[in-house]
This record gives sequence, C-alpha cells and structure tokens, in this order.
Amino acid sequence: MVTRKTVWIGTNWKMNKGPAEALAAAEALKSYHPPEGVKPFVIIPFTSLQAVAGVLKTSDVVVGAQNMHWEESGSWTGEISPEMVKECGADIVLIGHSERRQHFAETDWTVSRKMAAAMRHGLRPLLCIGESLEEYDYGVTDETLARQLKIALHDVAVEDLPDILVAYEPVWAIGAGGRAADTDCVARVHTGLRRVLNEIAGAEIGARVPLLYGGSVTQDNARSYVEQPNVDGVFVGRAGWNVPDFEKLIDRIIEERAPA
Ligand SMILES: O=C(COP(=O)(O)O)[C@@H](O)CO
Repeated sequence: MVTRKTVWIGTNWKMNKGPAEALAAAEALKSYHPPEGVKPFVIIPFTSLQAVAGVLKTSDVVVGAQNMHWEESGSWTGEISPEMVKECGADIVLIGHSERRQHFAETDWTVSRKMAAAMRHGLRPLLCIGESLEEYDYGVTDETLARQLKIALHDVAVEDLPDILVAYEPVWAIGAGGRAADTDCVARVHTGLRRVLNEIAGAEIGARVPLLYGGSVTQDNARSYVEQPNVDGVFVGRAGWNVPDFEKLIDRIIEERAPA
C-alpha cells in the first residue's frame, strides 16, 4: 500500500482563460474527485477568481490567486490587496513566480513582504523559487535557492511554516522553451531545500513543509518527480490548462505510482 503524506498537484492558468472560459473550466472541474491523499489546486487569473472560487467552494479542488500586494490598501494602482484576494474566496496565493521576478521586477524583498502579508491574512502562500540558466551554469543553484528561501521566510513564524507550500521551479525548465529538470537533479535540490528548512525551523517542522517541483511537468513525467524523496507534489503549467488533461495527469500519478 502507498503510505505517503498529502501530494499537492496544481496548475497555474497564468494569463489564460477569460471569465467565460474560466467558469466553464471550473464547472467541469467541480465534480472531480481526486485519489485519496491528493490535493488538487488551480491558480486563477484575478478576473475569474471570485467566480471560480464560488463554483469550486464545495469541491475537492483548492483555488488560488496568482499574485498580490503586501499592503492592506492604499495608492497602489493596478494592485490587489491580501484582503481582496481573501474576499474573492482564494485559499492559496502564488508568490514569487519566476515570470513575476523576471518581467515585473519582483525581488526577494517584495517576495518576503508578500509572504508575511499572506500569513497575516490567513492565505496559504505558494512560494516559487528557482535559479536562472546562468546561475545553474555557474553552479550556484543551491546558494541561489537558499538565499531566495531564507529571505522569503524571514518574517514568517517558524511554527507557521507547515502551512506554506514551496515550489522549486528552475527558470530554465519553465514554459515552451523550457527543458524539464531530470529527476536526479530534482531529488538532489529538494534534499538541499529540506536541509535549509530544517536549519531554519528544526527538523520536526522542516519535514512538514511541502516541497513541489514545477517546470515542463507532463502526464508522462509527473509521476517520476513525485516518486523522489522530499517531493510532495508538482506544479504544472501548460499540461494542466485543459481540465480533462489535468485530471488525467493527477490520476496517472497515482495509478502508476509504485507501492511504497
Ligand atoms: O510556470 C510553471 C510551469 O509551467 P510549464 O508550462 O509547466 O512549464 C509553474 O509555475 C506552474 O505553472
């Protein structure tokens, strides 16, 4: 029998699906029942967040937002506050996705502010960290990730750390031009991340922080990541945008998983 802790499997719709398409996808997803031990989640564009959260409220699928500001309110044109995200019905909020770091000047400092704000507002932050191709080539992956992780968690209370999710998403693995990280690399990196978490929080708490892998995850390779030590789930982009494909990806991970 498989005896594992919860496996988190989520998809980030990114800048896809307007309100009508998002609502149709939510309607399709609401009757999905994941295999035991799996927590599916979807990360929704702001324009559909409230509607999708409403449809999925009583379902097995957890809903999240793609970003938020760290302040409660104020003169921040174009931004969304933690309270607004919460009021829309989101449980999760994505923080520090590499596309935001890369294209929208998000820094370790803003990520850290957002992590603390999410915790204050009872949102579950899904923190994304990952090295660029240059950092990978220079052999500073571990140092880069440790820096991102330590700064992001600096103002989060140690006892709250099991309430967050961390996704390791190498920038070079993400998107159409990306190359999926091989499983040995992910296993090695996640073991290092666990070590950093243990250093920050002690082994008992550190062991309870879910670590996900993301970057060119597909139906064919998803299971190989979840089988690795210290991998508690996967975070999917393109392979999860179509609802039946997303459900199939989850079902295949569980159906094909070797007994523990
Ligand atoms: O960006 C992500 C991965 O995208 P892929 O299309 O799966 O490469 C990750 O954040 C999940 O959205």
